[in-house]
Amino acid sequence: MALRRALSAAGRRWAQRLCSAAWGDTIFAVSSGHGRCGVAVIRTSGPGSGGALRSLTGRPKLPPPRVLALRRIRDPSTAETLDRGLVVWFPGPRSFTGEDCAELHVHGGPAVVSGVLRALGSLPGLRPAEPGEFTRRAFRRGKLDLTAAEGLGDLIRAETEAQRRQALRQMEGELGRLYQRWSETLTQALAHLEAYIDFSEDDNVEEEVLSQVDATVRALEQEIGAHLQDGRRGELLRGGVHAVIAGPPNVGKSSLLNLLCQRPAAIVSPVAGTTRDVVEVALNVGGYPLVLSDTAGLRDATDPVEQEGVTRAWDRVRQADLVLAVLDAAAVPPEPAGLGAALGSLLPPTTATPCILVLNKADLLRGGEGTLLRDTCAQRGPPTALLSCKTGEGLHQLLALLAQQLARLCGDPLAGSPSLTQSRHSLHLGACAAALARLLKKAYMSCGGTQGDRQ
Ligand SMILES: Nc1nc2c(ncn2[C@@H]2O[C@H](COP(=O)(O)OP(=O)(O)OP(=O)(O)O)[C@@H](O)[C@H]2O)c(=O)[nH]1
Ligand SMILES: [K+]
Ligand SMILES: [Mg+2]
Repeated sequence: MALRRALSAAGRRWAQRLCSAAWGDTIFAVSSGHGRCGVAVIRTSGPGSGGALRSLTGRPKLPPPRVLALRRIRDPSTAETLDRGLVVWFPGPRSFTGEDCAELHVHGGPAVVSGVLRALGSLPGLRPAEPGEFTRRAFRRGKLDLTAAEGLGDLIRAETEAQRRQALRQMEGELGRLYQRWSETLTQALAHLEAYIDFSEDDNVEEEVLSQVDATVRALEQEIGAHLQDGRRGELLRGGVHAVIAGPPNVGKSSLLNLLCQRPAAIVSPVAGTTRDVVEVALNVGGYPLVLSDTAGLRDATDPVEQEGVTRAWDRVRQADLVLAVLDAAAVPPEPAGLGAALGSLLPPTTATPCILVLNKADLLRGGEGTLLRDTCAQRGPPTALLSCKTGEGLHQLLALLAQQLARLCGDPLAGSPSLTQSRHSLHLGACAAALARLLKKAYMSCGGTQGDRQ
């Protein structure tokens, strides 16, 4: 009898081992982030999850699936109680990773968390998860496609509302579904083409098939082209719009950076040429992410250190998604020629980068002078804000202009078809569009046309 029991226990252990060899080991990690907190969530995924939950709760029976249960959580080797918390059992495949999963919601003190992690690590077949391993397992089991996994990563990193909206949309599979539809359209076109090649002589497949394939591919090429030409809005929203504050020395560029981020991030002084290094801050303007850089005043500097600062400032202007061009309102000549010269010296003539003109030090102007100047500038140049960094006057108008520009650059993440958010997407879609263009060109040539005839 004892022998039979021992054999069956050994059999169970072997079965367990074979199982874990086939399905991989069981991983665990703190999912709620690190540091002291009220509640920490520790997750496991893999075939050993049920056993781990039994060992740590000291109960042979698992709680009903997907229902929170209050349990004493013990160290299985010493039976010492580590905490009292909530546990959840998610049997696969109805879990995040598709595998058996368990969650332990414990008090978030470092000693409790490390005690539970140590207890889990002492169980055979369990090991700490590598970064991103839960999501990788969900991907491998078909619970998420790659775009959804990227969306999940973006959602965790999202710092503004617009970023959250875009990430959520991608995580819920909208981008994946769009690409899936394209992939199916192409597979179908390929099947029709191959059927034509293989069977057209038997008269089973008609000539029209070819023109149908041509129309499908042409439409798809156009759709992908339009999707690619979205002004990088998805990528801008994901990574933040890079705006640079540029202008002549001493006009109040660093004062503007400090006013916008509400802290003395950059040194302000009456000495022209104070800023040399680029000072960067991340901001949330109207729900859109903005990475704002303060730069050295643009002038022909003689000091080599300042020269380097000016070179860096120009580099930033060339790379920027948006330029905040700052001028001293009291020093701008109001007549068109003078204004044109002031703006022309500030921005490279070829730049197509969106720009906002900031007329600073408005407090130094008299009466209606400022408004008149702003309106004249706005008529001739980019959108213009009249501001005093000293008094804060005009800040609301500048923020509204900024939010407008950001909304234009990033678009509404909920409107229209989902945006591509990574250079990986544009790279592969670009290759796909080029291949479709080659196919159309070849098809056309073989029909006796020339490339010039294709519109
Ligand atoms: N009256 C007035 N003075 C201002 C205003 N904004 C900035 N200043 C002053 O202008 C001077 C230059 O300000 P900064 O912010 O250092 O100017 P900057 O453009 O960064 O200067 P550089 O880094 O040297 O190119 C400082 O003395 C500020 O206090 C303003 O709105 N009104
Ligand atoms: K200065
Ligand atoms: Mg400065």
